[in-house]
Amino acid sequence: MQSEPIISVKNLTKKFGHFTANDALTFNVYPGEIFGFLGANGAGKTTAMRILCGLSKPTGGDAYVAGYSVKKSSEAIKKRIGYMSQKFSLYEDLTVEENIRFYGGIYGLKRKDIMNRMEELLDRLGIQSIRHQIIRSVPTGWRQKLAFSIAILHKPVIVFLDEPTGGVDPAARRQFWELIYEAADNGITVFFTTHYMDEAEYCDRVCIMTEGRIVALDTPDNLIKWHQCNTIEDVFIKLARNRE
Ligand SMILES: Nc1ncnc2c1ncn2[C@@H]1O[C@H](COP(=O)(O)OP(=O)(O)OP(=O)(O)O)[C@@H](O)[C@H]1O
Repeated sequence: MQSEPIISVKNLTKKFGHFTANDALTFNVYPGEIFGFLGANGAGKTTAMRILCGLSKPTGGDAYVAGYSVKKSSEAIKKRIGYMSQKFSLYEDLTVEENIRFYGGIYGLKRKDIMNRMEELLDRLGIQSIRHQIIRSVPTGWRQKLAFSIAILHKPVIVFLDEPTGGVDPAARRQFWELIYEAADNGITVFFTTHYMDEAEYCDRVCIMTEGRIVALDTPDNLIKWHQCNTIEDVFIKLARNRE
């Protein structure tokens, strides 16, 4: 039997004036899943993710994240999730260590827990030697891994990643995916948006959006099989053509 969803989205709609950015989205995400949200620029991915993070309210429908309604309990949601934006959300003028301590404080962790988790994080990423370096001088690939590790410092049940792999080279992206798998193995649900079609194939399930609507949602293998394609990129192109 399938477990209870950790994210349950029902007819979620977001309008900006007369423009519909999210049109009656309905889907579930299950605990420990790596769930990819795929779509071209402007498809409505960030808009939906911001609502699921409790940062914006829907204009219709509702969604439950870790059991809490995005309409009624956004503060409870914020405490239970991690979030990493395209810009990695780190303070450029602070050192690696200062960023970890700062976010630990924001998450409400006790000083002792922050110190323990910081040492654990620096060891795991192998970056003890750059702990006093300011972020601006840290290479992008390291910054990205650090930002992700900080986003899960408080052990959230879900981590939301908004195009986290933009602007980094393929080797760094591969290392980053190892961190994502490790988090999922530890029971953290991973919800992320991407433009990179090859990354979609690393997900447990992929949701493809076009113009604010869900046009496909399944495992990468099933999507490829049912659409008689060789890759997710081919599926995406086929679905986009069908709408023209
Ligand atoms: N605050 C806003 N006011 C008006 N329109 C908005 C607002 N935020 C987003 N939009 C519009 O909603 C649509 C969806 O935007 P969104 O950022 O969710 O797309 P996306 O799929 O995340 O694209 P990208 O990959 O470029 O980030 C776009 O046409 C955008 O211009």
